[in-house]
Amino acid sequence: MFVDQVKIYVKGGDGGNGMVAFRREKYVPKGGPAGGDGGKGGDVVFVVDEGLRTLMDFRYQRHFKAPRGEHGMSKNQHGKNAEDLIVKVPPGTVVIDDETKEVIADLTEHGQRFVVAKGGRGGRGNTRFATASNPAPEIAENGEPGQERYVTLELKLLADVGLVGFPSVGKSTLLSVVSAAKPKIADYHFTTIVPNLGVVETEDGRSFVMADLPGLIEGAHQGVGLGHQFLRHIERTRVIVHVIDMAAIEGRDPYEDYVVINEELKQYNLRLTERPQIIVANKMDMPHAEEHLQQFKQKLNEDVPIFPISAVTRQGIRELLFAIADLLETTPEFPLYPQEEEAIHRVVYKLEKEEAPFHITRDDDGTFILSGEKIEKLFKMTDFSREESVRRFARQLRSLGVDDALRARGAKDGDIVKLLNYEFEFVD
Ligand SMILES: Nc1nc2c(ncn2[C@@H]2O[C@H](COP(=O)(O)OP(=O)(O)OP(=O)(O)O)[C@@H](O)[C@H]2O)c(=O)[nH]1
Ligand SMILES: [Mg+2]
Repeated sequence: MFVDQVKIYVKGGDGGNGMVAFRREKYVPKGGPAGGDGGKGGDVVFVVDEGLRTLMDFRYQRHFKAPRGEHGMSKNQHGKNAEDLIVKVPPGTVVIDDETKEVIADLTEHGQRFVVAKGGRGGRGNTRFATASNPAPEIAENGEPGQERYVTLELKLLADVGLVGFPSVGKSTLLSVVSAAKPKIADYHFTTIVPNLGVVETEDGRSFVMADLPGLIEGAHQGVGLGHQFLRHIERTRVIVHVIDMAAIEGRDPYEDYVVINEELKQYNLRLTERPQIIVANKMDMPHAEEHLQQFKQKLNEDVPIFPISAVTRQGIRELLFAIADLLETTPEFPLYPQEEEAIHRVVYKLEKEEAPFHITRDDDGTFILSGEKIEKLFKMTDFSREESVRRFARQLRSLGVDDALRARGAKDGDIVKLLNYEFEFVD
């Protein structure tokens, strides 16, 4: 089975906890603080490996958790940072944040790296909390939780050339005679249900990758038929080969076919129309094909090269392949979607800058529910077994404005406030 889209869960390692410890040396009866910081949690990192061709491996493993940092130790020893978790992906993998649906990475080059989930920083040990007024603090932070998220990986085939057209016009037949690929061929619609790739070599030694796509029909861009889920595969091709059944075996008008398919491509993504096209007039071995071709040429008032061929008798194939190779040489790579690149910046910006401080909602029984990334993180980094840590947490909430906000929502002394799985009593 051809896997080209998969949803996975990634989590960076949590930071190690900071330590509360004091120096115990001979002749120093009450030593100063000596609790070390925790180590950083590992990142989950995608690395492009050109040896991979599919997302098949992700069928079996869908959870990726990087290890946590080591806890801080006494004598001011810093816990060890955890190793990153390296996950190999094939070239052409697009990473989409499952929540925002934004493209966060477009991985094409061998060796390219992308941190998909950051590990948390280590919690600070008590040494770091010492001040003139509190030289021996009994306070340490827990490690910062690692970032976690669901992402969808999409593999867009890295083909140079895409074959498009109505069903049964002969796309798979063409691919099968110009490459070693063995796509299924039959005289019913949608014989091809997943894209096939083939490496084509011209007689003068040039080569390129050609993708045979499932047939498109009118309305494909709106999700009618099989076509649209595969349209995204041609977003990366540099040249589009538009295959037309010139024998008009099914009674359609070849020129109408041409117009309808182009309209589909345009509706799906305007930028597809920037790709140069080559028209393949197929099935020229059939009766009336020549006649249809002449009519087609008369109606066509664009400057698009037409190659009459027969995929079955192989007539015209050689010239077609030369023309495709020539066109590839003069066609630059298309910069991938400027709007998506912009989205990448937006998301990165969001991750770094924008942590909603908190939200307050109410349960049916009147309990106040506190939530929000920032406040939950502070909570997880608090060591509730130490009174000083708890007091610090209370101060942090106050400075974030949580107390005021609760009061404004009508909270009174003794009301229950919930955060994650814990309940607190509101004290005014
Ligand atoms: N006479 C003739 N028949 C052809 C030619 N090319 C393809 N065919 C026939 O047309 C039918 C459809 O061919 P396919 O290659 O499966 O068509 P397709 O465009 O891949 O179709 P879908 O995968 O359904 O979109 C088959 O019966 C082929 O044998 C040709 O040049 N001449
Ligand atoms: Mg086919």
